[in-house]
Amino acid sequence: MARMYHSGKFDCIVVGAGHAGCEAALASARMGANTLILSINLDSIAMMPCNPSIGGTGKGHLVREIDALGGEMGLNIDKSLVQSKMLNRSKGPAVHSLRAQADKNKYHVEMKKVLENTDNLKVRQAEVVDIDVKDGQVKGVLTSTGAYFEAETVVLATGTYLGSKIFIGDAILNSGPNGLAGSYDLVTQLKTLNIDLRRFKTGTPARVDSRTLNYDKMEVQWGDTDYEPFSFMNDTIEFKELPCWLSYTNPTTHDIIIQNMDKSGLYTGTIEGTGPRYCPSIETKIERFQDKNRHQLFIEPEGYDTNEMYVQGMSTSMAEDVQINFMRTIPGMESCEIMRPAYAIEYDCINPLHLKLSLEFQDIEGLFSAGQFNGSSGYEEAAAQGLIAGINAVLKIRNKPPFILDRSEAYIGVLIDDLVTKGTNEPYRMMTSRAEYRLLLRQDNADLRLTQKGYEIGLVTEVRYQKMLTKMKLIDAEMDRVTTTNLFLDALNPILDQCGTPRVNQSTKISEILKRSEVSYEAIQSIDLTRPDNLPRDVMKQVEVMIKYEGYIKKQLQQVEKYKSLESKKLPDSIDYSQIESLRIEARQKLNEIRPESIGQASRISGVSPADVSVLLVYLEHYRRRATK
Ligand SMILES: Cc1cc2nc3c(=O)[nH]c(=O)nc-3n(C[C@H](O)[C@H](O)[C@H](O)COP(=O)(O)OP(=O)(O)OC[C@H]3O[C@@H](n4cnc5c(N)ncnc54)[C@H](O)[C@@H]3O)c2cc1C
Ligand SMILES: NC(=O)c1ccc[n+]([C@@H]2O[C@H](COP(=O)([O-])OP(=O)(O)OC[C@H]3O[C@@H](n4cnc5c(N)ncnc54)[C@H](O)[C@@H]3O)[C@@H](O)[C@H]2O)c1
Repeated sequence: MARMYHSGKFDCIVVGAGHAGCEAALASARMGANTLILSINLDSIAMMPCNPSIGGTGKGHLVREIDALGGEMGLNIDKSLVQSKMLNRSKGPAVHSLRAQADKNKYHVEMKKVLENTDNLKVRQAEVVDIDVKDGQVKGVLTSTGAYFEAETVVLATGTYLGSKIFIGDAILNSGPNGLAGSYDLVTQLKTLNIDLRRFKTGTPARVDSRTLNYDKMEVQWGDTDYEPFSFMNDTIEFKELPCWLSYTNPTTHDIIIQNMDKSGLYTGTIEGTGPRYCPSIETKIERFQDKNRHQLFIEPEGYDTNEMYVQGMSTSMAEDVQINFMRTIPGMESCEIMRPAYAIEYDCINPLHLKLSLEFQDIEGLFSAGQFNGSSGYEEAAAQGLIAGINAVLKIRNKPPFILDRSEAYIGVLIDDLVTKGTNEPYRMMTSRAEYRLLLRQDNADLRLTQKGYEIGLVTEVRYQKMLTKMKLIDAEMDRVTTTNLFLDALNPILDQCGTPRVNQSTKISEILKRSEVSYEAIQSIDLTRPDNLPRDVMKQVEVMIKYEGYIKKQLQQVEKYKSLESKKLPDSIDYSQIESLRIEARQKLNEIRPESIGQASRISGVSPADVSVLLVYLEHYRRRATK
């Protein structure tokens, strides 16, 4: 044990500089709190240990929301992308999701630069080995080199490093991701604080040398040409696009994998942790989908300055020689050389049921947590929680109410409510299907939904806020124009013919015409003579969606009203549910464990029935009457 020395006092200390830690520390420092971020290795700040990409289905929504609230992920990927694509364009606007391929190293370098140049933020390399808690209140952290830092609040964001073990066939290594040091001493200390830890696992594919691939045998995949930036602050972005490549596994690949199942950590029972259902390893895919004779693989560049290529879809914990053998059965990869082998990683994380919606621990005041440590999976999920934990750590110090987004306001709200209310038995991944009000929570309107809120808590800059207000004004003016302006019959009908939609027999409002699914804003441009010059693309997009989906949007807004009425019925923290005898025993136990903050949250707990909710409503009414007497 190193000799301890006192090394300063901070309002907020963030442990870990992954995607969660970076957002937490930036939010805290930008809100004016004296902040310290500690990480085992500063060369791995905002490292992407798996996919070289940000966004994707559901995840793109999170990035846009983080950006709208004044977070960094969107700005950072806009500085470091090599390709961009809006996924699901052929489907409705609720599920359009932006996804960008990243230059991994640039992403890390740019984020490190931002951290180093943020006022009120100190960046320091250190492994935290203990969290000092006295009388249920966090007091500080201790590092392996003996530095003791006093703190008002601490955010834990240790990702996949805590108690981490790596599996490559029968090779089992005590290591963090990517050959980096793991964090082991902290596990023991967290257990002494009665923090409920569990084992989860995830995996990553091999990286292969681009010079050893034959791209003539693969399909090239380019991104969008009319790409959209992730950040609402950027109207355009410049970058040199790099291609991705598509290839497929085949029956020979599958045979090799099946013959060597006994050399996969996953199937030999050496891996105990639970893996992410929605990102299965190749051996799991082959076992689970036996009727499929091929699986798609995207070969993606890891950046401009490297030959490393990421083989998306090939995550595995098979032995290294087996990995080489089955990869060489893939068209275009016959001579491939591995630069980094695939591996599975097992790590400790918490049961998020013991957190409040603010991401503060229920039983330890001032201790917050975010990211993979909370049982989620994914860079974007981590960043979203980091942002909220950082904000709430500062609000806590200032004795202000926590910043909580509900399920009708943001995917971030859905993510945190799911983790904290329902818990998770596997690494949790965001998907659009998890959001009830997804037509309202689109990735394109995240700024309109959230920037005002970010401004009110002091995170959004004046420039960002004014940009959003200008956009809002333009949208209002354009809505006004299209609902009051006619398109003339003679000019209109030829356009309707071209769009393959029935003619009209009188001049018709622009909004009426835009309601038709076949007609786009672009299609009527030549006859829309009062359209303002240089009307921004995102303004047209908002107006078009609001008009085309007006009926559905109205319906979802009505559902939200109902939802909000249950959310607004707050449950006092002091209730001892074990004393409410009309609740079923399971409900009493669950309510005491999760301590929901509203009737709405209580109703989403598994094991709390509609009858239990009625009991709670009656109880709440009595409680209120007693309190007002
Ligand atoms: C092999 C692998 C495959 C994955 N696959 C994917 C994928 O395909 N796509 C995806 O989106 N996600 C994937 N993930 C998960 C993804 O990496 C995480 O979800 C994301 O990085 C989590 O961010 P985080 O900030 O919570 O933690 P991390 O990015 O893991 O960062 C944790 C930080 O905490 C620091 N730290 C840990 N312990 C201590 C300590 N005691 N003291 C000081 N600092 C400490 C570390 O140094 C690090 O900076 C994968 C992860 C791994 C390792
Ligand atoms: N590997 C793991 O163990 C692990 C662990 C944690 C999280 N994850 C998650 O898994 C996700 C990866 O899952 P995914 O397979 O759905 O991929 P994705 O989210 O990166 O991509 C989604 C879809 O985009 C398309 N796509 C992917 N790459 C493309 C490319 N280069 N060009 C064109 N289209 C492309 C594909 O249709 C793909 O299914 C990550 O976003 C991550 O959050 C994986």
